[in-house]
Amino acid sequence: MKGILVYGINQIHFRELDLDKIEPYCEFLLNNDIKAIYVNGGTGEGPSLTLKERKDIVEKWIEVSKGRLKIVVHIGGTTPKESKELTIQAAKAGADAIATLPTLFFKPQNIVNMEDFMKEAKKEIPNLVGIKFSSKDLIDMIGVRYAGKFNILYGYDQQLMGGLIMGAHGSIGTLHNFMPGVYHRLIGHFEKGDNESARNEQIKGQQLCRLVEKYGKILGGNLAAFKIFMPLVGLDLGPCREPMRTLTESESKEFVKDINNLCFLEWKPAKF
Ligand SMILES: CC(=O)N[C@@H]([C@@H](O)[C@H](O)[C@H](O)CO)[C@@H](O)CC(=O)C(=O)O
Repeated sequence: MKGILVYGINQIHFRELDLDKIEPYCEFLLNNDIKAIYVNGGTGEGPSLTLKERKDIVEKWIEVSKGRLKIVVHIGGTTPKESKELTIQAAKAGADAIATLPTLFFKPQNIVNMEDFMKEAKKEIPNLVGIKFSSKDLIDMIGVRYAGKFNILYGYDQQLMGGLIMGAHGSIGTLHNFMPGVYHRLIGHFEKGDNESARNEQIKGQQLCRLVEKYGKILGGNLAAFKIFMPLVGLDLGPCREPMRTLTESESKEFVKDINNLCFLEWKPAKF
């Protein structure tokens, strides 16, 4: 898979699950040239949802995307039995792929790096096709690239350029939800060998992340901060799931100032 895959940020932010928000979200991604979505992702979405919510979300995405977006379903969690159930459901519902975090509590002690892991895992899982690589350790990542024919989606938006140079095929990230244009252009420039222009896009991701961290601290987590950018690009995905919260009126004013200082609204156009 090449290009951009969006880390779905809607679910955790529904105070109560609102499946009706998924259709406009899907159309929004398609309008912004996004080709795939990671549903119920690892760092917050999946683990915060009930089993039934996760299943309902998957079904809804498959129904509304009508084959126009690739759907990758995260099935990891704390209970292997539930992961199995989610895998079967994803397959039956027509998902394109599944992905999983390793077990969260009983961590394997003998895994040194992802290169070794992928080689070993491939022996056990013949249809293992790739990895979402969200570490800064690009030395390990290039090892994965040359360990086999694995598809690598790089998951550290702030240094996607580094990821691409070291062998990632595409990108998975949260920022792609509200600055797809920046990342489309970054990849486009990179593919043409124009590193200077690619860097000029990359710095925007880095600057944006500094704001995410600022508001993440205030709102109870980066996932809550990601949410507040969506109305700025024309898609309001509703209030956050507790204990995270959304902006107060005075915080909103400060946020608007920060956004204007960053020229975020000028970064919006999607097409390269
Ligand atoms: C740790 C984390 O949340 N990483 C994000 C990034 O997109 C991240 O939000 C971004 O680099 C800003 O820090 C994605 O890689 C998440 C993701 O795909 C996942 O956890 O499944």
